[in-house]
Amino acid sequence: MHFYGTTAINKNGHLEIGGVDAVELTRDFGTPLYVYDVALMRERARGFKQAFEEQNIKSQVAYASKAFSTVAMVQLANEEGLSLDVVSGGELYTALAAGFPSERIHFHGNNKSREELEMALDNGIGCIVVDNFFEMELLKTICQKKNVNVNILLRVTPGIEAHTHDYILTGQEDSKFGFDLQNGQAEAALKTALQFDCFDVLGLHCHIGSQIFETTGFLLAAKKIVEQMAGWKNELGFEAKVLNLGGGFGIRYTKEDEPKPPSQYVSEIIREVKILTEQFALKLPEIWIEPGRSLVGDAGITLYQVGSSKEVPGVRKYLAIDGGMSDNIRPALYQAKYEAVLANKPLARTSETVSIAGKCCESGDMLIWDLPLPEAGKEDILAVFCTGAYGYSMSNNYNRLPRPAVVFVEKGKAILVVKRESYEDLVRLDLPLK
Ligand SMILES: Cc1ncc(COP(=O)(O)O)c(C=O)c1O
Ligand SMILES: N[C@@H](CCCC[NH3+])C(=O)O
Repeated sequence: MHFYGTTAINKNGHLEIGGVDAVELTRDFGTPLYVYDVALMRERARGFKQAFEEQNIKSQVAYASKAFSTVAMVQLANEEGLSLDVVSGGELYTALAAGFPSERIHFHGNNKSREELEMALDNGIGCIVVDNFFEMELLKTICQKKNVNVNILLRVTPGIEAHTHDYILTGQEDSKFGFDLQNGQAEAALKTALQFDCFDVLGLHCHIGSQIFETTGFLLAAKKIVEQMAGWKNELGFEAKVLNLGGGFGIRYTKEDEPKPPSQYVSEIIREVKILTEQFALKLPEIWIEPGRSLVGDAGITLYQVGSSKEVPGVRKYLAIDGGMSDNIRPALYQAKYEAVLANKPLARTSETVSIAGKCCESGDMLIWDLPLPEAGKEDILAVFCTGAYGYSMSNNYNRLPRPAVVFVEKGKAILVVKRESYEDLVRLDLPLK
């Protein structure tokens, strides 16, 4: 059994998170329930920031809010002095509604609409990460019409195949994101951007993928980009002030995963960028990163009520819980693996191997295959670890299941940060036939 952050076993023999009894949480807030360990999220944020501060490197650690965006989460990111990466009008709206300082917001996305770009400019956001020529033209036209300037980064694709699931790879040449670094596209984009007075080109951005354990991919990406930067300094007189190496730092979901501590990714990146910039006689740029999963992933636990079971003799036992792919689509989408215990008796001896089924009408709605558990029934609460990233944010209403509530726990207190959806919420936007 592996516990994350403040997770422990309390005097009742129950799982405890942030000093709060997990079983009591389910009584107070119902199930399924997303629970976040606030102390662990703060620790992760500080870990990334300190790694830069210790080496006196100008930096921004932008929380990739796609991992988990709610008003309270954005406020926590602000309290911890993070910047914020948003990828849509909705994430931007959430950030603004949370009072996040707009100058520390970075706007991403491969198909930002005119309305989204206007919203970003009207709110004076910190920078726009320009992804493609279509967007550059659109942004230029809007800036000229509004007579405003904007900071931009150019998103480049360095042609790197990081070692992760195909669906979460983004740095390879055949990708929908960014300007290709290797075939002259990025250079053409830079030349175009430099022609327009309304753009202040701060530098370059790349993101090679997600749930990556090795540092090699990040270092290789840095190398490819800095080499280009050296060429562009000589040819175009352009020197990047910012090098943003994206997010993607892996976390431990199961014992098969062996991530490095966040500070190690950062210190290796800093070391490499320093060596490379010295080698090419470039000024050391600010180094920005955009962690999502590694800031919130292991701080999240989902609590479910155990329900029905089915035995397929000689094959397996299915144990169903009251949620599934509607609150965590990752197993169905990426064959993602999770660990879990019974929150009301985490220390009980495991006596059988069961497969945890969701309640959606899909055979693929399986949360965990072959999980060793004590005998479990309808009194039991299943706690699935490490569900903080891309769980709530990718949740949906499939089968018209209401989305679960979200609570933050810290120092023995629980606060509700997202209410449970009701059946009324489900039909709120529906209109009758007549
Ligand atoms: C551009 C960009 N930045 C940051 C992230 C955050 O990635 P992760 O949650 O793996 O840190 C993503 C998602 O993969 C992304 O696409
Ligand atoms: N949603 C993905 C990661 C993709 C991140 C966005 N670029 C996951 O759950 O692992």
